Amino acid sequence: MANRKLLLLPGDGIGPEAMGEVRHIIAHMNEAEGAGFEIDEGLVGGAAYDAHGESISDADMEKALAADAVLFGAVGGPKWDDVPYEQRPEAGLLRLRKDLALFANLRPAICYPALADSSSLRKDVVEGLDILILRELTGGVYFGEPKEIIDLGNGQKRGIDTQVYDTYEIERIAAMAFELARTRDNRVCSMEKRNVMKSGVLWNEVVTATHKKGYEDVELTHMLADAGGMQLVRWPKQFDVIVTDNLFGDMLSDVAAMLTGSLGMLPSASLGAPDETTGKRKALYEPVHGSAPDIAGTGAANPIAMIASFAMCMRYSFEMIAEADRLEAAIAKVLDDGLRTGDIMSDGMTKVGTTEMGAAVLEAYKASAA
Ligand SMILES: NC(=O)C1=CN([C@@H]2O[C@H](COP(=O)(O)OP(=O)(O)OC[C@H]3O[C@@H](n4cnc5c(N)ncnc54)[C@H](O)[C@@H]3O)[C@@H](O)[C@H]2O)C=CC1
Ligand SMILES: CC(C)CC(=O)C(=O)O
Ligand SMILES: [Mg+2]
Repeated sequence: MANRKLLLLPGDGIGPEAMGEVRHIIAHMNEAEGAGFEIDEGLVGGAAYDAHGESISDADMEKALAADAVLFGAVGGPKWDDVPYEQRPEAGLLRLRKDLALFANLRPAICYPALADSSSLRKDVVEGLDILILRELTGGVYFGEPKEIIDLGNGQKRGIDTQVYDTYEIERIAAMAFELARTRDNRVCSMEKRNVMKSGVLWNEVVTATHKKGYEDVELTHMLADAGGMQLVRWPKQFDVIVTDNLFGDMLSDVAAMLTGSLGMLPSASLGAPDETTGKRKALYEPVHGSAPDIAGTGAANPIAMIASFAMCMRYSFEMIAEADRLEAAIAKVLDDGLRTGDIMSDGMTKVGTTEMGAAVLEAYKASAA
């Protein structure tokens, strides 16, 4: 079986706890199914800062560049509130995204039938929900220059971030949105704020122009991003694929997370462009949630977002479609069986911690072997 090079970057807070459950699944797949995952490990975020004084070392960046895929936990926490801004834990994740050129962040929001009651929204609003938020990940205000705080010398300071997009950045994310839509319900809604932002005007123009270059079979609509947030909560099932920029995508996907019951449920895949010779994409898979310092160390974290991120990894990086389907079905099965971590707990269900949830998913995965 081909070696599949995976780099694990567990990070901080609940990151290592959730990653622990994926490790068990990988070990089982290697032993019982000959999956051939070759695991390497690295440090990122606060853990890397504590070890090397930087949020990711050059050596670990090299490992990430050499891997077929990176599995990332979460970074950050109050312990590192006072470290220099350039070395804050989140900078390690931003460097990974930029240096691996992971321009496309796929954030599916699927409401498992068993969780339709866990959302803060009415059951009929979320039941059967299956939408995909495609977030541009290497441009926009997270990376634009200048990005600084300047002293105005009159007792005032000025904080500056720059929202900037070039045509090619919008074209490639729009093309990916249309291609992904073709594998789903064939509809794309593009969100920006062209009413107040020049980058929004360009975004709208380029998405429209890209649509005309061979994607006219896909339905395209446009929505202002603030109205999009409102519509996501009002009637999310109107959407299929939402394509949007880095900042709006970050916010809208956290909103979408709550439609599914909890941030602890949402996986993501971050993909680069296909390599010109091998066709392979650089890729990093991570839960949408952060390091959850409020529950870190208590064993209460929901590992499903991390496990589902590994399922996306098998699907997009290794073409292990059957295994990805089985792992996602195993998640649905344990939820159907009534197992719940605290974040998705409801009346009459069985409350479990991180390790019990992870073990139950693994058992359900094993039981589904042909
Ligand atoms: N990709 C990453 O590594 C991200 C890191 N962060 C960082 O994480 C730290 C905490 O940020 P927050 O704004 O609190 O966001 P967060 O996502 O860590 O937590 C928000 C809320 O959701 C809950 N939650 C999140 N994931 C959960 C899970 N798997 N199971 C159960 N409950 C879960 C938390 O307990 C908390 O109440 C900050 O330092 C932030 O910068 C935030 C978002 C993404
Ligand atoms: C750099 C991250 C902490 C930003 C974020 O919230 C995310 O990507 O979800
Ligand atoms: Mg976020």
